[in-house]
Amino acid sequence: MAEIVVVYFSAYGHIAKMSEAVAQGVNDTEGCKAKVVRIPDFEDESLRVAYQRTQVSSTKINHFKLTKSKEDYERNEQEQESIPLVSMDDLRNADGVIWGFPTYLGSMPGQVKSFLDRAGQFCTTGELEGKPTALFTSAGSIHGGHEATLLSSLVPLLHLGMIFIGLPYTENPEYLTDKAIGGSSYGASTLAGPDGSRKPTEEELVMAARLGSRVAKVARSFEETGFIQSRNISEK
Ligand SMILES: Cc1cc2nc3c(=O)[nH]c(=O)nc-3n(C[C@H](O)[C@H](O)[C@H](O)COP(=O)(O)O)c2cc1C
Repeated sequence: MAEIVVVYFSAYGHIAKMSEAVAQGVNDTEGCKAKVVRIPDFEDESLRVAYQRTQVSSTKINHFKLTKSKEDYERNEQEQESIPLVSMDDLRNADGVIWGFPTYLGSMPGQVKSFLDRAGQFCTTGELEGKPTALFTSAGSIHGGHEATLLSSLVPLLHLGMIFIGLPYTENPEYLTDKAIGGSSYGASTLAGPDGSRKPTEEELVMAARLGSRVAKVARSFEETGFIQSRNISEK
């Protein structure tokens, strides 16, 4: 049985919803099961973006239509309480890892970078090397940096020696469209909308599920062929 860990961070629930679809895609793949875990927000509330944004002047909030409130954030936190927090062992024991997080300033949120920096210990042990990996994101705007976030987030995963899995055209006709939806060759994505009120669409969720299934199939075939064990660093 190949276990795929879906690690996500979500302040307002869009990525949490996409995680469910990714996990479904994994679980629908024979011989594979998903474990969904989340990266917590910073413990220090003064570092939490959701609390700072309420202090921005109302003129600017209107201009950018960033109307998600501290209450929205706290409600979302409560809804995710049943999802366990990620541990280093989750990564260590996984046969594949799929990462989901919102786009912040065209790249990954600090919460995720901070976790990945701590996972940097695996660069020296090689424990994540050869594991298939993939990414999904959410952005406020169609032009807000979906692809930039996915592409730049690939860099630390390559440092960890993981094998990156994309979302190919032939399996995903949905993103060959003039509609404003997420999805690209680099991974799944959704639009939260400028005010965060848009929900992931059926097409976006289907692509997220296919991403889960694709990573699961690769992990299972690696497991069957003994690929990971055969390149175990201690045996070199
Ligand atoms: C600090 C911060 C920076 C953001 N930067 C961007 C951005 O560069 N581009 C964009 O389209 N949306 C941006 N957004 C909107 C988020 O992408 C949006 O809130 C997120 O996709 C919602 O996902 P979630 O519900 O899982 O938290 C930003 C939001 C925050 C809080």
